[in-house]
Amino acid sequence: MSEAVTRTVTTPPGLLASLDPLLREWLPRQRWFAGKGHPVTGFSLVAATELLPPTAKLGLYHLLVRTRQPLQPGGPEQPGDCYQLFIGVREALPPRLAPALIGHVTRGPLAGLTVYEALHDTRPAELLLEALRTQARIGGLRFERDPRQEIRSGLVPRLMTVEQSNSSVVYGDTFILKLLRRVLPGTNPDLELPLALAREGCPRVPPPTAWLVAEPGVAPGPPPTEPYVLGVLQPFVQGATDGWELALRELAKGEDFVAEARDLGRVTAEVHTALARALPTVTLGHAQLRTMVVGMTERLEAAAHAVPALRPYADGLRSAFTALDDLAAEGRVWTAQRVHGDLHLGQCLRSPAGEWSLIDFEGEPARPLAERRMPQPVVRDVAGMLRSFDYAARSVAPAQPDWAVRCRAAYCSGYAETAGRDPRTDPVLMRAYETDKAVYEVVYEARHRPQWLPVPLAAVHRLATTDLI
Ligand SMILES: Nc1ncnc2c1ncn2[C@@H]1O[C@H](COP(=O)(O)OP(=O)(O)O)[C@@H](O)[C@H]1O
Ligand SMILES: O=P(O)(O)O[C@H]1O[C@H](CO)[C@@H](O[C@H]2O[C@H](CO)[C@@H](O)[C@H](O)[C@H]2O)[C@H](O)[C@H]1O
Repeated sequence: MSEAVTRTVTTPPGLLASLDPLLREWLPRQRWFAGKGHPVTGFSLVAATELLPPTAKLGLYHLLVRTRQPLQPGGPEQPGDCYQLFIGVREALPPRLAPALIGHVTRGPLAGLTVYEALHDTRPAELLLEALRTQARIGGLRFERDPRQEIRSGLVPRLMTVEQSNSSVVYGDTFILKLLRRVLPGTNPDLELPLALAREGCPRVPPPTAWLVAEPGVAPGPPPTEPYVLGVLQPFVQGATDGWELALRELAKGEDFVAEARDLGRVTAEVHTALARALPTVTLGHAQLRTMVVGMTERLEAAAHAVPALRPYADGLRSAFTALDDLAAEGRVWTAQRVHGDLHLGQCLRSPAGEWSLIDFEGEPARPLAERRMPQPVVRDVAGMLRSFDYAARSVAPAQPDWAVRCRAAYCSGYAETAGRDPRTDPVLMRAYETDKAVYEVVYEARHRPQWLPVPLAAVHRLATTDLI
C-alpha cells in the first residue's frame, strides 16, 4: 500500500466572489440541482480546496458551496443546500470540453480565465482516483480506501452521461466513482449500507473500494459538524443492464418478465436478510406507526395542494393510512430494520452472466439523513419495486396492466422463497407504503416529467378505490 499523501493548501481570497455570477446561472441548469423553482441569489463558502494551482495550463478547485435561495422574489434569503463542485480553470477550453463550460471570469483572482465542470476532463478525474489510491489528505479532504482492495493506477476515466441525481466517473470499466452533489454532514447510507453489506459478505451489492470525505469542522461555526461524505468508489459491473431497461425491452417484445421479477424478489430478500444481520432491528408499536402515518398524511396533503389532479382521490388515499393506524391501535406490531429506501427497477443491475446487484443506497435524497437512516419495515422496499413494475407496464402504449400484475406476484413469491415471509401477508402496510410512494411519484412527475403524470395517477386511482395490492 502506498504512503498517505498529506498536503495543506490555501485558496486565493475572493475566489467565490469571482465565480458567483457564473455559478448563479450555471448551477440551476444542472440535472442534479435540487433547489429547482427558486432562483439562486448568492452563495456562501463551506470549504474550498485547491487541488491543482492555476499556474500551469490547468487549475482545479474543490468547492463546497451553500446556495442562498429566497422562497419568494425579493423575500428574505434562505440558506439553501450545500453542493459539491469541481471547478476546472484553463486559459481557454479545447473543443472537446465545450459542453463543460461554466463561463469566463471577469474579476477577482481568476480574472481572464475560463472555468468549467472539471469532471469532464481527464487530468482532474485521474487526480481523484490517484488521491483515493494513495489515501491522500489534501486540505480538509480525506481520501480513504479499503486496504484489502487493489486500485490500479492509470485507469482511463470517463464521465457518465446518464440522467442521475449525482455525477459518476467510470475508470477503465473497472471502477465507478459516484460523487454526491447535494451533500450533508453525517453518516451517509450510500456508504454506510454497502460497507455493512460487504462486512456481511453479501455479494449482491458492489463493495465500497474507497471513499472521499470532508473533515469535520470544514463548515464554519460551532458545534463542529460531522464529516461530509462526498463520494464512493466501487467496482463497476461491466456490461450491466438495469432492470428498467430490461423490463421495457421485454414489454416491447410482448414478453413476460416473471422469471426476472422472481429473481429480483430473491435478491431483495437476500439483501434485507444481510442488513438485518449487520445493523440493529427494532419493533414498531402504535406510537411509531402513528408518527409514520402522520408523515404519510402530511405528504399527501402537501401533494394534493401542489398537484390539483390528486385532489379527487385524497379521501380514498387517506383511508390507506388510517387503516394502518387502526391496525396498530389494535396492538399489531412490526419489525423494522435498515432498508434500501428508494428501490426501483433502475437501481437493479443485471450482469451479462444474469447476476443482479442492487445499487444507490442513498435513500430518497430529498429527505433528511436521520429519517433516511431510520429502521423501517422491509415492505417499504417491496412496495417501491411493485410500483416500478406498474410504471414499466404503464409507460408503454397500450398499457399492459396484466404484465405488471404477473411481475408483482412473481417478485413477492421470490421474496417469500428467500426470506421465509411473503410480503403479501401484510396488505394494509403494503397499501399504505404503495400509496405513499405513488403520492411522491405524482409530485415528482408533476415537477420533472409532466407527461409521465398519468402513470402514478393510474395507481392513485387504483389505491384510492380498492384495497387490492
Ligand atoms: N457498480 C456499478 N456498475 C455499473 N454501473 C453502475 C454501478 N453503479 C452505478 N452504475 C450506473 O450509474 C448510474 C447512476 O448510479 P446511481 O448510484 O443510481 O447514482 P444517482 O444516485 O446519481 O442516480 C446507474 O443507473 C447505473 O447505470
Ligand atoms: O433515480 P433516482 O433515485 O434519482 O429517483 C428519482 O427518479 C426516478 C426516475 O428516474 C423516479 O422513479 C420513478 O420512475 C421510474 C421510471 O423512470 C420507475 O421505475 C420508478 O418506480 C418510479 O418511482 C423516482 O421516483 C425518483 O425518486
